[in-house]
Amino acid sequence: MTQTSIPHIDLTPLLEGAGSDDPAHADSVAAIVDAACRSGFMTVGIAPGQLALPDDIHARLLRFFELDAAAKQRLARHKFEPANGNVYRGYFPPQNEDPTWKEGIDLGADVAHPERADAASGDPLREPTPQPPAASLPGWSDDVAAYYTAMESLGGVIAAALAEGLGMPRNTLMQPFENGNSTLRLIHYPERPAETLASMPAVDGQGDARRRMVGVPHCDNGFITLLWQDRVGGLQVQTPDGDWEDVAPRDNALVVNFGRLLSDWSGGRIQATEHRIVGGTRSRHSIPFFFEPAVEATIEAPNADGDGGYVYGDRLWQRMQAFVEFQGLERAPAARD
Ligand SMILES: O=C(O)CCC(=O)C(=O)O
Ligand SMILES: [Fe+2]
Repeated sequence: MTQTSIPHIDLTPLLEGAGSDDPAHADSVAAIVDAACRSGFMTVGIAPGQLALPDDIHARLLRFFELDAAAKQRLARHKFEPANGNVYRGYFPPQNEDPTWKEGIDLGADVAHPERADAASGDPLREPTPQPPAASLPGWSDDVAAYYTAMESLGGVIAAALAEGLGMPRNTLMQPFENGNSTLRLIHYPERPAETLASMPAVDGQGDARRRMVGVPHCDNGFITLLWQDRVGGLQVQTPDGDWEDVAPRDNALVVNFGRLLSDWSGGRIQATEHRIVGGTRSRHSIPFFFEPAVEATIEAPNADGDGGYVYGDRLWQRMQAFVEFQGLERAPAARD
């Protein structure tokens, strides 16, 4: 399959460039806006060292999956471990009954900014992230904090480029991210046992190369997703004519896509594009970072559903109910005056 609709954009002019007077800066901004408004997906090239992270940072984060099942289960969300109080953050085990047979952990802002958690509020969106004991994965929490912070800055660079390129007031887009509540998710799609594969229809490929759907089609809810995927591949994006196009893995790059709330914010100019994961016969890992505003941020969205504005956490919770991991959960939002 040839890749035609997902552009690759070098971010160097924005990460290291001379500023907005530099013609290369303007080119990158225009390319980002074009990608956001056409396909809703792009890959961005980031040279080693540009984010001040170790080259093996993704492998370091994925050490999480070396923990044994009992250690992971101790971090499980309430839905999967009723004795635990954490509802929004923490581990989710594979669920056999669903095509989305993956395990992972959702890590919140407190991994890098402890003051952003507020356990006393009773609001799941502000709960602290359960982490494994330091002795079981030495250095892991520091790596998580470093990666989280680097992705927050990268999200800010892309958001600023979008605001600039769309001619929208920079502060309208950037201010909600102060005190942001982004989610760093580590995902493992296990190799599936042959007996479960047998009952799953193949979406493409022949013989041993047949691929099944292991991540159901969806649009992301939030603002900007910064996704690292390993070399196995399997991420697909829906094209306007309804076909599915592979987003091929690339080294020194991240996949960037946009969520429904950003699409609302832009009055529908920015696309929140459907994507899915296919595979099943090989273990695969990915690390999305969902760059998101503060829970209490008011988002001005002139053309959004409803009254043209909303409180971010409220809208996020409402939209999350479509995802199997969150169905049936109650939210007790913090009291606001
Ligand atoms: O695993 C991937 O590559 C993408 C995961 C994804 O789309 C999501 O978690 O929203
Ligand atoms: Fe997604």
